Amino acid sequence: MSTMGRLDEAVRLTGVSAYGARFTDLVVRYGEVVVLTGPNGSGKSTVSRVVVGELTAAGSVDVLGAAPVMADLKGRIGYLVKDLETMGSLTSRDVLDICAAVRGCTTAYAHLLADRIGLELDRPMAQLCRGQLRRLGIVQALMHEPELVVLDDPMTELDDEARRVLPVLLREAADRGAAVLVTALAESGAGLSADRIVPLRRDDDVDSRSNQAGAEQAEPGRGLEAARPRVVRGGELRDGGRPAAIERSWLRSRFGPAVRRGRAERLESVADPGDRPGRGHRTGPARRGAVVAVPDPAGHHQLPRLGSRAPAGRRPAGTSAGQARPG
Ligand SMILES: Nc1ncnc2c1ncn2[C@@H]1O[C@H](COP(=O)(O)OP(=O)(O)OP(=O)(O)O)[C@@H](O)[C@H]1O
Repeated sequence: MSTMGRLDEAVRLTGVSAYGARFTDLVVRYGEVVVLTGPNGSGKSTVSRVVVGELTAAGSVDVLGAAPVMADLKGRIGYLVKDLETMGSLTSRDVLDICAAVRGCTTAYAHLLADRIGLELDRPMAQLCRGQLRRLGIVQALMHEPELVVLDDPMTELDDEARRVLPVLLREAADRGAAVLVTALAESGAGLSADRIVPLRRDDDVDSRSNQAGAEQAEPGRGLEAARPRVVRGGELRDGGRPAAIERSWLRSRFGPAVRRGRAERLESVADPGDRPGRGHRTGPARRGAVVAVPDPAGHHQLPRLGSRAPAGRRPAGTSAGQARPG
């Protein structure tokens, strides 16, 4: 059962258990950076997945005033999964275009973040090293200035320079009013300038019968990361599926129920290079099945703004999600 948390709390987990273990209760307030630390296998990813609604668990879970799986929280949460799947032919720029279109924001802040953290924008994902993929995951999680940022193990695979930049970006998100939850092994967590560090404990003696309803994958299309997509590696389809179907599946898995048939089809339009003057990248017949966001003739994305925003007063005046920031 879910009980409503206090107004200053973005996340409240109480008595949450999954996989036969009960985890430390957790509160994350707006405007703070909380780092959840613990050794391998302590449950950092499990707790992150519960928070974003990817995993249902026994216990009380309040996220942004709702049970995450039941609410369409897309657009209100920015989430970095630990193992980011790649879409071989898409570049980081393509992915950020898609994210911007689906979330109804511009890419201006995303590109600024990319520059600051050192993300290569124009390489196919299949060619990105793991540190670059991690950067892409971080940028897509922050670019729409969500109310809640959940980054699962972002420090792993980052080099020293990116490790210096990341805490600054997280602090900026919190100063803007976001609640920020980051998981890390204890040693890397120390570098994240947390307001609070919460050591994660798990009690493995939980009666497994009480967990039968918990620790299930969220129903496809309902949670943020509900449906695990089939994976494209190196530009090849691992299971031989059709590219468009796989990419639609990927879109749905990333953006949840908001990406319905009509919207996904618009995203899957194959643009002629002549349609997109001034863009340094393109998709076309040579990249069959690639997913692009298609702007209208005025250059505005047609997709509706999705998700609600942080309550008024949590953002500094003059800023809103998706607005470009001064350099
Ligand atoms: N799909 C699953 N099925 C059953 N048990 C699982 C599953 N996923 C995780 N677990 C259990 O939950 C425990 C916590 O895993 P989790 O990945 O959340 O830990 P972690 O702290 O993120 O680890 P790491 O630091 O290695 O990433 C695992 O040891 C495992 O026992």
